[in-house]
Amino acid sequence: MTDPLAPLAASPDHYALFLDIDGCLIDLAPTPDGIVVPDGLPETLARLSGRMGGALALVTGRKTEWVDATFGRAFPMAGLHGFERRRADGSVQEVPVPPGLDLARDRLARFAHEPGLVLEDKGIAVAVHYRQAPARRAEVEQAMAALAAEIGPAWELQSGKSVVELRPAGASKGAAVRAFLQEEPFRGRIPVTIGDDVTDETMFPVANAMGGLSIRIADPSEPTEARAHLPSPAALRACLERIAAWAA
Ligand SMILES: O=P(O)(O)OC[C@H]1O[C@H](O[C@H]2O[C@H](CO)[C@@H](O)[C@H](O)[C@H]2O)[C@H](O)[C@@H](O)[C@@H]1O
Ligand SMILES: [Mg+2]
Repeated sequence: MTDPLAPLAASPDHYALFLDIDGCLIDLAPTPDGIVVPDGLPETLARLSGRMGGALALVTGRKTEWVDATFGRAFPMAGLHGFERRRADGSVQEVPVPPGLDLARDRLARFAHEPGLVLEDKGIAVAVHYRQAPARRAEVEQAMAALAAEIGPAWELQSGKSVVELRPAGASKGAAVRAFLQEEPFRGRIPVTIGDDVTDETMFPVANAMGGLSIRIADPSEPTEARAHLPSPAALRACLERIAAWAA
């Protein structure tokens, strides 16, 4: 298999790396809390970040606190699909939360009691997962669409892998990557964006437009703006470990 990260491995000082988490760095699990962080992954990312002058950020649908606790480190990151952003210097981009969250929580707490559904409360976003009840997909999509219509245009739906989420409107992973690229230590570097899902599709054109690398962890037959593929999170981790090890 050709290594799509070979250019980064050859010149880590020239690149900025933006990594999705679920389904990309980490294998998918039946529930949001069921994931397993492979031994050594946070250390590999830290070594790689060091080799890249700190120009490595996590860009995820998860909330920042969850990522910090799960990885045991505070990487630069964009959480909640770009809504939260912590810069490399540790400062946080504050964004006002629109009204309506209590209403959404109240409605979904009752709805997600249905067997097989999992409610994930992310503080300023709420998600309903149906991975364990795939037959309920249409029901979940309808309930979330009705809630989005009720709560108003300051909120929007984000679909993902066996999940529908209600989150504040206006943010995207692509916008978060563009914002990082205005700042040290990302500024002036060539972006590398890696993800596995629809929400990551907003990052890929940013990299493509700047002569960077866009990589989707997926079957290559799936439609995507990404220009390269890797078959699995394990394959990505192996590439990252190789690059990080060269720094040792
Ligand atoms: O942007 P990401 O880092 O990929 O996060 C996307 C969502 O990931 C999580 O849900 C997904 O992974 C779960 C654990 O493997 C899986 O059970 C679920 O079906 C997936 O949709 C997370 O729970 C969400 O909050 C993220 O938005
Ligand atoms: Mg993902």
